Amino acid sequence: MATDESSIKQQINRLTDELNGYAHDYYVLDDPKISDAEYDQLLRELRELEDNYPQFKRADSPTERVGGEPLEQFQKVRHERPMLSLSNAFDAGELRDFDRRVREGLGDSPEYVCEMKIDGLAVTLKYEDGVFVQGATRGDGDVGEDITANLKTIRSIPLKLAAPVTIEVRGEAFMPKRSFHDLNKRREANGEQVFANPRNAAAGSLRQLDPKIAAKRHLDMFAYAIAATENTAIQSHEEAINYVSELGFKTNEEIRRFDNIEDVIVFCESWVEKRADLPYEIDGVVIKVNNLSEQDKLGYTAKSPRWATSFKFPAEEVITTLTDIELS
Ligand SMILES: NC(=O)c1cnc(OC2CCCC2)nc1N
Repeated sequence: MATDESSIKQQINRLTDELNGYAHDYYVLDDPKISDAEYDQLLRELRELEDNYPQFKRADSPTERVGGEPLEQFQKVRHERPMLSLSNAFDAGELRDFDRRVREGLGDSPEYVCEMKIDGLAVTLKYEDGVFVQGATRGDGDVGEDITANLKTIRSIPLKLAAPVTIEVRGEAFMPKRSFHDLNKRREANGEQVFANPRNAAAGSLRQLDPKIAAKRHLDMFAYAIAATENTAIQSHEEAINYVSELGFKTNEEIRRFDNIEDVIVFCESWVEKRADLPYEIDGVVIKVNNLSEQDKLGYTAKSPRWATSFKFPAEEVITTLTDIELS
């Protein structure tokens, strides 16, 4: 390879790594290191080099995020590990019932981890040797739809991991409240129907066959579980979350460990009010047994793990006047 070609390849690699680093700071760590203008300038430089030397463009290039042509349809994807649903608890008593069943099953009192129940869409992300190869919706838990092109437009989903590992990560794709508000304002101005809530808006965005539309919806994603990994050193849910964070995924910071259900109840009830201050919608708190071997010991019902449940918040106060009922 002529020296100028090898220096072009080095320049493309350097710019790709530099831009991916800045994107990680901005979208995953929420800690931007350069201005949008500086980022856009570097992106223009990279795009120009890639246009002239396509053979050196990398699979994880930021220019690869907004894919090609719209799809005709979504392909089906069978999940090797089913995407389970969470059981629900609607009050403190039901959380105590869950804790009693867990303690009976373990013959011991476990450590719990509590995390936000993001109100979005469950997705699964497959990486081979560290490269994002496929993303899919939950579907019916066994078969979902391949929405890889749309998921690539979510900036907090890494196209290449910090280590060349083969792993499948589960998470919740969602639309932040700010993006939801701005989108509905735009739709209203265009005389289009507005979305009822951020969850519907996220679902509608990920169901778009044209990735360019999905890219404009400013979706985000929190990783919350590992479906498959070669890393046998992980022994707890907390360690799993730290591991995927180190690999480059965005994880939710409101995660707490408790050694008793009464403290879990206080934590869950504290979020009924506090959730209004979060920049994304949550519809509850997810409670998981932290230790993975204890999870295995408890196992699963037909559709849900016995080692997890969700404390669901009371539905937002919707004052339905009599006339509404008569009209409906
Ligand atoms: N919406 C969420 O934020 C969320 C959903 N699911 C899970 O865990 C799965 C893994 C085991 C069964 C449920 N965790 C979450 N945080």
